[in-house]
Amino acid sequence: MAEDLTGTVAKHYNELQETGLDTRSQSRIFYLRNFNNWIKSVLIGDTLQQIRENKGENQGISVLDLCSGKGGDLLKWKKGKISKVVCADIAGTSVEQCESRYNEILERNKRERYFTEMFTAEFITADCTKTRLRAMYKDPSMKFDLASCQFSFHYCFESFPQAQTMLQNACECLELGGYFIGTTPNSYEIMKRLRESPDKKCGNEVYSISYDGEDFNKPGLFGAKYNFHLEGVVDCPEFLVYFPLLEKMAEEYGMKLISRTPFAQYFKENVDKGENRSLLGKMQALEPYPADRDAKLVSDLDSDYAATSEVVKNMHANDDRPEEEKRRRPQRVGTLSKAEWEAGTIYLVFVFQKVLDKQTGKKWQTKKKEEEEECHVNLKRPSEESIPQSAEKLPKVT
Ligand SMILES: C[S@@+](CC[C@H](N)C(=O)[O-])C[C@H]1O[C@@H](n2cnc3c(N)ncnc32)[C@H](O)[C@@H]1O
Repeated sequence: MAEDLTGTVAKHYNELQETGLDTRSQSRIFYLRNFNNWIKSVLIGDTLQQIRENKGENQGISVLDLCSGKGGDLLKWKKGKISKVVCADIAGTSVEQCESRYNEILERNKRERYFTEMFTAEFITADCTKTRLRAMYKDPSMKFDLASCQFSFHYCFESFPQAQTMLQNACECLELGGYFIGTTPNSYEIMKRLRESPDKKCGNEVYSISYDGEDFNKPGLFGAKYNFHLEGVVDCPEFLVYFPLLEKMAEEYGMKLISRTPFAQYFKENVDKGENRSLLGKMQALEPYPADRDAKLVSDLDSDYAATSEVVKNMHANDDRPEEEKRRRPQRVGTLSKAEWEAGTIYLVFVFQKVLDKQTGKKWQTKKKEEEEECHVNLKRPSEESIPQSAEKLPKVT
């Protein structure tokens, strides 16, 4: 029988030290972590907006944060003005830290000048791949508008029953029209990189992946194990998620795949929407390059910034501002080092929507569709042409 790795994963995350706001000098992946956080912020913000459009502005929104860890997304839930969150994770220490963080946010919120209504929260320590969470909610009949599983879904592909339980947890309590979103490694990208290497290993100075499953040429649908190391954050066995299979399994819960987007593409598609670009700056999700005004462009010295350096050199060559102005305010760009970009682009974003309630057989219809249909009916009304155009022409009621 295959060894059970959930204990190893829980131990790893329980032992992971809390780090404060570190800088590039302390963490080689400072900007990558912020970049990943930006992707989550955009995904969560967009989905909450979509839910509001579907439900109506003033309706409460309930969220299930699966594998919530230490509560890295609590502030996103606050910003998204949700009304309730249930956080569940296998690592007890992380769940405790998540609850403390929630209480701190609650206290800080009370002291804020512009007090905003805070969401309520429930915290559950459980293996989401083996335990039915519904039985652990304070109200087992509760419904969610959104289930979110960030950087964690791949752990459930250890075995079929585990993937099934995780999907059941994500989907069974979703409202019709509700969403299941997440970020997870892109198994196609991982296999592509591994196949390009002679020793089934890939990586650079910030991440490494080595295949540890049984048949490299034909990895199993479940339990296709690889070891993933990301500088100071992750050092765990993980499992390839074969997406067509996930899509099929999700159908069993009435879910439809809306999108599956690699991080690089997601970034390109979203960076210029709404406030996303300014959010990049606020979250320090990209590294300013060159680092300071007097720094030399480093293309010859550091291959990690070679591509960016070329872009900046071209910008400088075409910069026709006065010399003094150029010196005072040199053009810079935001970038990620090549090593961080390679690590970040392993991941993808997925969005599923519940389009069918399996119990009642009811199908999801968007509001827009209903409005279109209403409009269609209106146009067809036979009395339409005879509706008077102004009050004077209204027929007298006798
Ligand atoms: C990379 S962290 C992501 C945490 C959080 N979602 C975030 O984005 O900040 C992965 C999390 O998955 C949790 N996890 C792994 N396997 C799990 C399982 N079987 N059940 C519940 N949580 C699990 C870990 O304990 C850890 O907190």
